[in-house]
Amino acid sequence: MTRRHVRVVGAMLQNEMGRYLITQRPPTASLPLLWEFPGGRVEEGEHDAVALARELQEEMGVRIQVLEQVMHTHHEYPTYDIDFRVFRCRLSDPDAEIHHLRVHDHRWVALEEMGQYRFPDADAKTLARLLDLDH
Ligand SMILES: Nc1nc2c([nH]c(=O)n2[C@@H]2O[C@H](COP(=O)(O)OP(=O)(O)OP(=O)(O)O)[C@@H](O)[C@H]2O)c(=O)[nH]1
Repeated sequence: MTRRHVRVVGAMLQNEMGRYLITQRPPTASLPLLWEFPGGRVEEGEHDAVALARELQEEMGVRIQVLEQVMHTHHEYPTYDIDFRVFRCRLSDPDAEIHHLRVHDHRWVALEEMGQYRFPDADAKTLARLLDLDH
């Protein structure tokens, strides 16, 4: 069986209180109810920044500006592997309401609270990088 290779982009969005936006995967998705950096799969031929803006619009109805890439990692899940890039982003309207269109829930989380949430295995490096930023 050939393994699936999936290109994934995620957003690191910080609010004016210094908290980061994390979203919860739906109960019916793969990795159900885990928390993650909002984002998703990049479609064939699509640019990362375009894919990321599209995903946030589809998942939460918000517009973002995509800034620099802050992390790049590969992770092998049992049946597929991902090439995962995280970009620092900004909400185009900081007061925009976050809708749960394709996410189960969302939270703005302080770094010291991140440990209370369960993330997919592929996020370990991003979380380590974030906690490192704190020092
Ligand atoms: N958006 C996002 N996806 C992540 C993160 N960490 C991580 O392993 N992923 C994985 O990257 C893929 C993202 O695709 P997606 O969430 O758009 O997937 P989907 O609903 O189409 O996927 P599915 O068919 O696997 O349910 C998933 O397999 C997800 O588990 C993360 O922090 N953010």
